[in-house]
Amino acid sequence: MPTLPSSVSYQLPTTDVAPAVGWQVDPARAVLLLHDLQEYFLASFDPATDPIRTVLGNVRTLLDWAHRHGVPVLASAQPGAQTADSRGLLTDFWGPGLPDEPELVALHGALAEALPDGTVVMTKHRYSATERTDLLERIAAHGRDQLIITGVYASIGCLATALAAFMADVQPFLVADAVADFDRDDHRLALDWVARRCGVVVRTADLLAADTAHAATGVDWIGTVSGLVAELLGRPGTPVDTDVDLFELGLDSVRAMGLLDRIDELGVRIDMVDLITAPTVADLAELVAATEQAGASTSTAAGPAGAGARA
Ligand SMILES: C=C(O[C@H]1C=CC=C(C(=O)O)[C@@H]1O)C(=O)O
Repeated sequence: MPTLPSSVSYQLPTTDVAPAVGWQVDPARAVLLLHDLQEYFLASFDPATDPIRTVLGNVRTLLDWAHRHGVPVLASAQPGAQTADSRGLLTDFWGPGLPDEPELVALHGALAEALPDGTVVMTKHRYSATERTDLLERIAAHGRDQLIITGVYASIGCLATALAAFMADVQPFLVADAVADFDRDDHRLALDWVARRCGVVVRTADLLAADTAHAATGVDWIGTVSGLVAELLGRPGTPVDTDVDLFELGLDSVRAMGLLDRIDELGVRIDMVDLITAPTVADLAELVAATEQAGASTSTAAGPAGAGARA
């Protein structure tokens, strides 16, 4: 019988599979799903490393993105103390499932706190979050037909949900760096399969880049930079004091370069000199927003934007 892993730690994979279709996430058509992000399943992961450190930070970032764009959020969660009848063949594969322990059945604390008030948490009984739930009905009731999938496990419930959504004519988008699995191969398998057969694989930055492309909407750079800093400090999804010097918060030069890289991935290039002159989250967010609006780099380094400062 398979068992849930422990201390899972791997570098997040990407997929080399080219999108089979040209679907694009449209915030007006999409619903964001947090799939089974319960403490019971997250216990499989080493919280201080990837994948789960980045994944939880990205899910938190996507919750902010959804809030900015009015994208409905739904969550799924499996119940504790399932009966043999209710559980069916799952027992043969996975044993009795979640115990009757509320602290394990609960959604991950930092995410639960960040959920919009009134978020529906659907009770899930099989791999697919569409099975014996009203997920598809809720998507239709919102007048939407796209499902952005985050959570665990990528090649089990996330993949099954993507396939079921596809078969119900809902466009699934699997977020490569907002899902996690038992290991990198299984994670990659899910990305490749969805990209080939039923959906589109996106990255968190792709969704936020769409934000940048719609500068008129105004990107919540304080929320975004805070989320990135929390992630880099190893405490994804937790609040960051936006008025305290980043280096006092614990950001060392390596993490600072990581922050610059993540901001660069979101479409805005600044360099270490900028970071030193804008030492808090609030200052940096203001600088990034101004740089984005100007559509230019503030780099003081000669040559390619920021290259000298990052050498
Ligand atoms: C998180 C998931 O739960 C399944 C996978 C492993 C163990 C399970 C269980 O104990 O019931 C679930 O069937 C998923 O569907 O991706």
